[in-house]
Amino acid sequence: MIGQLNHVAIAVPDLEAAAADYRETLGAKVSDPVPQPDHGVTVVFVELPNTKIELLHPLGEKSPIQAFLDKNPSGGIHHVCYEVEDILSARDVLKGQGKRVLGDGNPKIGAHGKPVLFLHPKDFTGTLVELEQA
Ligand SMILES: C[C@@H](C(=O)O)C(=O)SCCNC(=O)CCNC(=O)[C@H](O)C(C)(C)COP(=O)(O)OP(=O)(O)OC[C@H]1O[C@@H](n2cnc3c(N)ncnc32)[C@H](O)[C@@H]1OP(=O)(O)O
Ligand SMILES: [Co+2]
Repeated sequence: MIGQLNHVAIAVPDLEAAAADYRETLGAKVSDPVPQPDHGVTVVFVELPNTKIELLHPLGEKSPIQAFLDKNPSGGIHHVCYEVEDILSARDVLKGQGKRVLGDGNPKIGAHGKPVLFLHPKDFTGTLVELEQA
């Protein structure tokens, strides 16, 4: 069902410092911060030759990453995102297998302009999984 790794997301307490680490220390191509109000995060995209890293910082009062950062104040790997050819059929197959789809179960438009869904970390060995329509 899953295809390429689209991105690994890292929740960070200081977006500018994390962006500087990737841009200056690690020498990667790094975007400016992009607010994603529908997702409650501000994102910096790090482009690697074979995948992307998303640096995430809470945006707004009810950010879905706030509790994670409270538990991991230095930051940490927050989710992995896999591409799927057909997100609605992937969702239905996973639901049929008892996996919890987060939110209202309907895809939202993600940071790359494509539909995305999230799957509960407790159903995937402690890892929050994002699916993105390829
Ligand atoms: C822009 C977009 C894109 O790329 O296109 C994005 O990525 S937006 C990225 C931000 N959006 C999202 O993350 C949306 C989906 N996420 C959510 O709905 C939420 O963050 C949940 C995953 C349900 C967690 O919510 P919350 O932290 O409030 O719940 P909670 O503290 O009760 O956590 C329940 C249990 O799950 C664990 N838990 C929470 N977040 C986790 C994570 N990221 N990875 C692994 N485990 C995690 C907690 O430690 C806890 O375990 P224990 O009970 O053992 O202590
Ligand atoms: Co993501």
